[in-house]
Amino acid sequence: MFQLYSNIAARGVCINARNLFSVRSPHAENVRNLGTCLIAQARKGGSLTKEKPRFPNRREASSKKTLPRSAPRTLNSTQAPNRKPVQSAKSKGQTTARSRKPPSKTPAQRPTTVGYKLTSGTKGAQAKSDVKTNRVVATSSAPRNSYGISFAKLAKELPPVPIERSLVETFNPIKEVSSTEEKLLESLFRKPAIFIQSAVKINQLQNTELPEVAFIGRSNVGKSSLINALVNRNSLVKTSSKPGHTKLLNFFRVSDQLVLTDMPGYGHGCRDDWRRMIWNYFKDRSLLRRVFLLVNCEHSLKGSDKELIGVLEKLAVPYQIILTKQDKAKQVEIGNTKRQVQSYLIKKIKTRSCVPVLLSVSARKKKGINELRRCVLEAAEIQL
Ligand SMILES: Nc1nc2c(ncn2[C@@H]2O[C@H](COP(=O)(O)OP(=O)(O)OP(=O)(O)O)[C@@H](O)[C@H]2O)c(=O)[nH]1
Ligand SMILES: [Mg+2]
Repeated sequence: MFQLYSNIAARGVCINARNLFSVRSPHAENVRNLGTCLIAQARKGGSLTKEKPRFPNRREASSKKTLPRSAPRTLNSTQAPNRKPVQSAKSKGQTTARSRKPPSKTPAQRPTTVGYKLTSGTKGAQAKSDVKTNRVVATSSAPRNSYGISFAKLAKELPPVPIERSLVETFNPIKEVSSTEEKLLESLFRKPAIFIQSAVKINQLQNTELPEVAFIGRSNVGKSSLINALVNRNSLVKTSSKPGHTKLLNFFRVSDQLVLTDMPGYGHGCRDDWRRMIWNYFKDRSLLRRVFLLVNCEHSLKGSDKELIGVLEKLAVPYQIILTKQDKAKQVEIGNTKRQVQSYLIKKIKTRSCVPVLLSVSARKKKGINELRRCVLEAAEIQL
């Protein structure tokens, strides 16, 4: 009977140990040692708890290339996490193994073996292209926030671009759209708007030779809905109540005169490769005339919006802030957000690149759309 139990135990341990081997976790080396020890114990038929498994000591561990600490070192400089070197426990005055543990991260942030593989071997977003439709379909295999590249970090890669424009001192009042202007604007934007392409990389972009304006903002702020409202269509651009729906750069041609770019959102759930794609587009796209930075009326400027403003200022890309979803906010709330945004831009960052007209719009109720159309045409230098 004892023999039977020990055989069953040995098999169970073998299977579990084999499963453990297949896990390519950062602690695979330790797990492998533990597994080998358990199998040996089980095969002998002895107690599984008698002999302690031997873990490599710190010196051995650091000399082994399979251990996690050496893994980030294999990344190239642009993908490196830019983490601070790990402080030794001694210098911190802590000696226990537990104290050396890095702070716990959310599952999305935790580096996985997939994360290592992708970041060390693949650049840019993961995507496959559909030849027939010219659409690029994003795949979800890339890790989220693999190493937390922020716009601020990307901005450090580049020396500041000299900006000749003078400091913005005050924001301009919004001019009413006259009825004749309204008709002209509506007729121009009613002409067929068509999807041109989706892209991940700047070198995949077609040279349309048309002026381009881009729409960016945090996930779910209403970028895609606003493009639909501008071109008077309901489903030219796909929208969703789930944040992170737009994953690629999507280009739409309007009345053969200009191109609108729908961009992926940043903020919560934004992936590093998206940030790099956004950054590269702003840095290298010469057809880009203005970036419309969308901010939710109710939330005002968040940290990630401020980071992006820093990037646009540094790259000297003209941008204009648009407050969205005005139908959801009270007038007082909209007024407060406007004041906060204006004072941040004028006093705090002393903007030069910001176009000093602060619109609030509602894609759902079609409010402020003609004013925005006028700004788009002005940016593209198109006369009515
Ligand atoms: N109340 C209201 N809801 C809006 C408005 N604009 C968009 N929405 C809603 O907000 C949600 C997100 O809209 P999207 O246009 O997909 O937002 P997005 O910024 O493109 O989002 P991502 O592509 O995920 O970054 C959808 O459920 C829209 O219906 C608006 O003006 N008012
Ligand atoms: Mg979208």
